[in-house]
Amino acid sequence: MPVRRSSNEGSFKVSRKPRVRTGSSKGSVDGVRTARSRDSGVGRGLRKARVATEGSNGSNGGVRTGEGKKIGSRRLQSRGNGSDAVPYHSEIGRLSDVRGRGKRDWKTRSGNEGLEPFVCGKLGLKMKRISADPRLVEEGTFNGNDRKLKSQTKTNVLNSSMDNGKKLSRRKDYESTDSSRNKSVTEISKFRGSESLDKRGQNGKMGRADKLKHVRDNGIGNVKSKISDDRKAPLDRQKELNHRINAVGSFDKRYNRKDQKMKALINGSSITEAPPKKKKRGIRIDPYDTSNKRLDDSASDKGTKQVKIDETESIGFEMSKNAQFRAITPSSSILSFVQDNLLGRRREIDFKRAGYNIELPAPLDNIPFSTTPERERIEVPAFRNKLEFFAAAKISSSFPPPDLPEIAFAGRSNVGKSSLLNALTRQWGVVRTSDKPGLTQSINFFNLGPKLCMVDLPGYGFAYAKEEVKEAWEELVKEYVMTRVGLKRVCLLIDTKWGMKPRDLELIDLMERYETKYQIVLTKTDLVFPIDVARRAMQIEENLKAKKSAVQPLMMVSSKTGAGIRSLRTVLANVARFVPR
Ligand SMILES: Nc1nc2c(ncn2[C@@H]2O[C@H](COP(=O)(O)OP(=O)(O)OP(=O)(O)O)[C@@H](O)[C@H]2O)c(=O)[nH]1
Ligand SMILES: [Mg+2]
Repeated sequence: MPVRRSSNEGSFKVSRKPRVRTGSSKGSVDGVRTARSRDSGVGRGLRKARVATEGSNGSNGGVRTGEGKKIGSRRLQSRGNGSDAVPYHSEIGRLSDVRGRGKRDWKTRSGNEGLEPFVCGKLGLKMKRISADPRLVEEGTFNGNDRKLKSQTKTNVLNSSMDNGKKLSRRKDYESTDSSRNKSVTEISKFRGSESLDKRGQNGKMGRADKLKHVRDNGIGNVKSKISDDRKAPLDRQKELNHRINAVGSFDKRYNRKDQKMKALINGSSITEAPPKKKKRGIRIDPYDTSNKRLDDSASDKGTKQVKIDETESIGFEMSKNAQFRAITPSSSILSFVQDNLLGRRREIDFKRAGYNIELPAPLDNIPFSTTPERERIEVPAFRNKLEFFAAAKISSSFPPPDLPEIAFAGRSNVGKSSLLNALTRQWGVVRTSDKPGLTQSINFFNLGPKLCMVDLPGYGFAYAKEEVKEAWEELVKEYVMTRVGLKRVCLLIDTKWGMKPRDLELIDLMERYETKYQIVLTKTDLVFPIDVARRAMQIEENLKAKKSAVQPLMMVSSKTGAGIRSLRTVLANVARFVPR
């Protein structure tokens, strides 16, 4: 195989894509040789390598090529002491057949004095482009990569083999080059490890310059040990554990069971751990509540419970308000009323079965499957009239003249006063409502036809407003119910879920004193179970027994489902009818 070597004594530099391949041509002595096999060498992925040698001196500095062909025009720069420029294609062009493997290559160094200074000088800049394994370089292998030339090299190798009549030995050659390639790849990977360390050079680790120096002085094999030294943690495992335990010991808060275990492991002792305590969750059983009692409660259970109840009674156990409420046993007449009017929380299927169109707002207020317009659904003529706002008052002097009989809606904030007005008249949106307590902040007067006036009062109790403002509302309401001449009925709304509160009782006392007629209306019945609706009704009726101004019966409604709305309409229409003019 013809091999050419650099003839110039000086240095030379090859710019642009030398397409250098490494090889393992036998018989090559010094410098970089070309390969007969494309597999040999390293730096397969190398592209655009700039190869330059400096101070090539004869046998060492020469670059040998295989049967490389001229690849385009290449520029060759001469460097060094008076050396002549060597045409690229004549020297390096032949390198084009020398192919290596690997993405990165090592720079040539030892064994090629001519290449060393320049390559080392350019190492930082051209690391990706030039590669050569020092050992391979010593053997005369030059690395490079050019995929375009793969086939070319293949052909060259084949041709050369065929030419020499050594077809059968070709495989052998490949194998030998493979092994050398593998070796070189291992070496490179070692060096790559050090490359990555290079970036950490500033942190007291091996810098690039140091690394190169180290390679020069000790060879590649020692780089690994140097690197591993650098990578070593300052504390070994034992020291680290001790250190951690000491640190933990100094901070009681951080001294947890995990660290205790670790310490015991180190000391070889065993920990006597107390089993973690399980937090017991106590369930308070309401002895008077039979509503939610499970059917499968055993008889033996009953016995033990009975004993417990007796015990609590004997020590004078005071029942909570909730327990008292649950202890109420509603009468059968109230229960059947609640059941018949579909009051309380119901499933949609129940409404459907009862024949109501649940697609419509307040379906229980409808005539089942009626198609008549909204206001025509109302059977009570007084409530078919249009609801019209006509006055608002924040102080008593702003009250309009009491020309018409008035029905007022009072109660805590958010109890559903404004919603009930809309539901009664089936004119949704005329009175503004909100889920935020405290929307209605003045006394609002509405005309319902020529004969009746509806009054929406501000709420009392909790509301999103300043204390003084809320006090002002309360005073205004009290003044209204005490002094208003045309006031024929106050609907005192009570939330079915929460029942009567002290402020409700305060207002009741006031109306009792001023003989203002009032009627209790339980609202939002759709939010509680039917049995609780009945209980609440029983409880309130019991409280109102001695009240003279309270009008019976107690009403139960839901503005959402429309339950009880028709009944309330009928009652209130009678108020308007029997008002003496
Ligand atoms: N589920 C259910 N919600 C209701 C019912 N009545 C009213 N609400 C809701 O309760 C909230 C308060 O209703 P409002 O009519 O604004 O109450 P309010 O008493 O006028 O409140 P203030 O004007 O703040 O005093 C609104 O979100 C209503 O939708 C009801 O019967 N059932
Ligand atoms: Mg309101």
